[in-house]
Amino acid sequence: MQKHIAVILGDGIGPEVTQQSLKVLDAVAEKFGHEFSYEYGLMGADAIDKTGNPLPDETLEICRRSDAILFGAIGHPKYDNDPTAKVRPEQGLLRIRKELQLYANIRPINTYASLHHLCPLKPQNLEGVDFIIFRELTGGIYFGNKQKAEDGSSASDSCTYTREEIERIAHLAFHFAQKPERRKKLTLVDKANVLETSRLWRKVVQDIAPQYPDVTVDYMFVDNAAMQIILNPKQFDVVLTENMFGDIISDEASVLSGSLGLLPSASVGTGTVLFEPIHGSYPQAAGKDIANPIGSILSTALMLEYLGMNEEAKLVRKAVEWTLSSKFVTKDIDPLNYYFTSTIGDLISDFVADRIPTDINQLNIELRKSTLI
Ligand SMILES: NC(=O)c1ccc[n+]([C@@H]2O[C@H](COP(=O)([O-])OP(=O)(O)OC[C@H]3O[C@@H](n4cnc5c(N)ncnc54)[C@H](O)[C@@H]3O)[C@@H](O)[C@H]2O)c1
Ligand SMILES: CC(C)[C@H](C(=O)O)[C@@H](O)C(=O)O
Ligand SMILES: [Mg+2]
Repeated sequence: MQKHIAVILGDGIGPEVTQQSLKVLDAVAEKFGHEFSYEYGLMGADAIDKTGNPLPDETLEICRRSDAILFGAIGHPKYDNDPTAKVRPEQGLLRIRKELQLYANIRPINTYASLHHLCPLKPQNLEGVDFIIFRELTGGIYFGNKQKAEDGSSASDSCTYTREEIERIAHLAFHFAQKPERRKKLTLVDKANVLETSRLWRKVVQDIAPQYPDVTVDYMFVDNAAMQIILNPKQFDVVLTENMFGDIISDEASVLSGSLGLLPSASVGTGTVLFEPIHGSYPQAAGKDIANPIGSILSTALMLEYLGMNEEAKLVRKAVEWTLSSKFVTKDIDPLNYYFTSTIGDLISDFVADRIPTDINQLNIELRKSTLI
């Protein structure tokens, strides 16, 4: 198969983690006889520095003519620490989501036996945790009217949802809950005891639920959900929620996996689909070759599935699991004995391309040791 991929490296650790995904894609191409071509687009602080615009039109054009989009991360401390900045890297990310109508961000939450010790929860509460968050991505408070008093004495962000915006992602989540491998349970996370928009979410979900009689629907207030994710994460199967709640509870849920650097996502809508790790640009690690590339690599596995390459995706996931269980891990997983980002990318792509020697002691890789955490 031939596929054309738009690549947006972005800022901070975005480029270094995405480079590992590209190595993995090249290994997949080698092993399965595919051809991937890449076209690079600018976004975020990098794009502001080079063009003055956090999302140049050219990037959108590149994305629209691609089969899929692979994105790293955006964000830079010089904007984070300047609340008065008018142009910000995050505007690029929000605009690409809106322009490409990427209305659902799908974030799977898995745990790995070899990483249970990283989570403050007891291992028995982590075994079998497997849920998926459907986060609405183009509406809500992120995109509502924003105002600031001229004298700086007050500000407001408004939260709006239309029935249609809720329906389209709710149908996606219900369909997903019906899949044979799912447990046919959908939990709507909202704040319907306070917010009018949340009451609309409940009403819409109640209205369409009868179309999915095999799916049990459960409603949970977001404050309780934040607690239940830690208390009893196994209860969740498919979680449906609005934009900001989904952003927050998915970072929280990454604690169950062991690191924010492990979590992938797919942003889907009406056109080209975008694949992105859920983490940000982690500026403290930029250029140090220490960030975990697995969130990006597992996003690439989701992309392969979306492109109809299921066997390929399965092999990438197997390679990831092999590195984790063999203790080939980055600093976030083991601060004392760790490997570089680029080494993990090499190992995962070598595994995919059958280049790992039977005796792993023959691997010529550098283990970093640190006495400092
Ligand atoms: N999708 C995106 O591009 C995206 C997402 C979140 C934040 N951001 C931006 O990123 C910048 C930094 O934000 P932040 O510090 O709140 O969030 P962040 O996700 O960049 O980092 C938070 C913490 O998570 C850990 N972490 C994140 N990614 C990791 C990885 N790959 N490997 C190992 N550890 C990892 C680190 O401990 C880090 O300090 C900001 O400018 C923010 O706006 C962008
Ligand atoms: C950077 C920011 C705009 C973004 C969001 O809040 O959606 C990020 O946190 C994410 O999860 O992709
Ligand atoms: Mg986020």
